[in-house]
Amino acid sequence: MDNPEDWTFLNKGKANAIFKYIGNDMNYKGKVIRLRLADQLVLSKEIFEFVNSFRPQLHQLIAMELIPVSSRFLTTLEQESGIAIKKDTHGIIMPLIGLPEQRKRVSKHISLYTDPVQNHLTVEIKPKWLYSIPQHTSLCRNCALNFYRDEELFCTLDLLSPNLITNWVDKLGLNEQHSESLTQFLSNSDLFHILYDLQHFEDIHETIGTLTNENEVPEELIRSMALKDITIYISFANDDTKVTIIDLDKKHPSKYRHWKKQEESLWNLYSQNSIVEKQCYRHLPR
Ligand SMILES: O=P(O)(O)O[C@@H]1[C@@H](OP(=O)(O)O)[C@H](OP(=O)(O)O)[C@H](O)[C@H](OP(=O)(O)O)[C@H]1OP(=O)(O)O
Ligand SMILES: Nc1ncnc2c1ncn2[C@@H]1O[C@H](COP(=O)(O)OP(=O)(O)OP(=O)(O)O)[C@@H](O)[C@H]1O
Repeated sequence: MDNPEDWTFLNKGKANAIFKYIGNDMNYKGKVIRLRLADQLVLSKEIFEFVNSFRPQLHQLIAMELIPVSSRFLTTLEQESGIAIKKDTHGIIMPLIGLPEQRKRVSKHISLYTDPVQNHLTVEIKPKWLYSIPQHTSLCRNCALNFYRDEELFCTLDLLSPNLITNWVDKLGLNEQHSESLTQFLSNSDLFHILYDLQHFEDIHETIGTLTNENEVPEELIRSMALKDITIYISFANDDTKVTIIDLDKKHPSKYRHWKKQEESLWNLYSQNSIVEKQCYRHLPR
C-alpha cells in the first residue's frame, strides 16, 4: 500500500486531499486514501477517533481505516500532485464513492449526479446548520450565507418539516421517479433530525460572537461546528437507496476566528425579512 505509484490524485477540499488506489492489491481496490493538507492542525489519527465517536448515532458514516504512512510516501504524492500535504504519521483509507457522470450544481451545497441510461441518481447535500433559529431572526444561517453569496436559497431546515419536503424536492427539477424516490427517502428518514439533535448548541450565535481566544472554545462547539460541515450522498440505483456521510472533520479551536468573521458578515442579514419573499422555516425546539 505504501507505494506512491499505486495512488493517483482524485480530488481535494480546503483541508484534505483524496488519492485513488490504482494498484493490484485487492485490499485497496475500490478505495481512496485521505490525507491532510499542509496547513491543517488536526491530524488524521485525531480525525479518525473523532469520527468513530459519532458512529453509534450516525451509522451512515463512511467506513474508515487508519493506516500508517511513511514520509517518502507523502513526499512523493506531494511532488506528483503539486498539493502541499501535511507531514502526518497516518492516512485514512475509505471506500471510493462512485458518482454518476452528469453533474448539475444546484447551489454550493447541493449537486445532482445522474446517469440517464441506467436512471441512477446521487444527491450530494451539505446540510450546514440544522438548528432552531433564534427568536426575532428572519433568515437562518444557511439562507443568510446563500444570500450573501448570491446562491440559490435552498434551505435544509425545510427538510425537518414534513410539509415542506415536497416543495423542496420539486425545486430540484428531477424526473418524476427520482423526485418520488427522494421525497420518500426524506420523508421517512430520521437522519436530518438526528443531525439536528447532535448539532445542538445553545445560543450558538452569541457564543461565537463572544469568543476572543482559542482556549475559550468549548468542546461541544467544536463537535457542533464539525457536524455543520459534513456532506451527505444519497444514491438511488434500481431499488436500492444508499446514504453515505463524509467529511466529519474535527475543527481546530483556532477556527473560531473564521466563525466569528462569518457571523460578522451575516449579522445584518439575520434580521432582514424583506430580503426574500419566503421567510425561513422556524423549527421549534422539541
Ligand atoms: O464557515 P462556512 O459555513 O462557510 O463553512 C466552511 C465551508 O464553506 P461552505 O459554506 O460550506 O461553502 C468550507 O467549504 P468549501 O471548502 O468552501 O467548500 C470548508 O468546509 C470550511 O471548513 P474547513 O476550512 O475545511 O475546516 C467551512 O468552515 P467551518 O465554518 O466549518 O469551520
Ligand atoms: N470516499 C470518497 N470517494 C470519492 N470521492 C471522495 C471521497 N471522499 C471525498 N471525496 C471527494 O473529495 C472532495 C474533498 O474531500 P473532503 O470533503 O474530504 O475534503 P475537505 O477538504 O474536507 O473538503 P471541504 O473543503 O468541503 O471541507 C469531496 O468533496 C469529494 O468530492
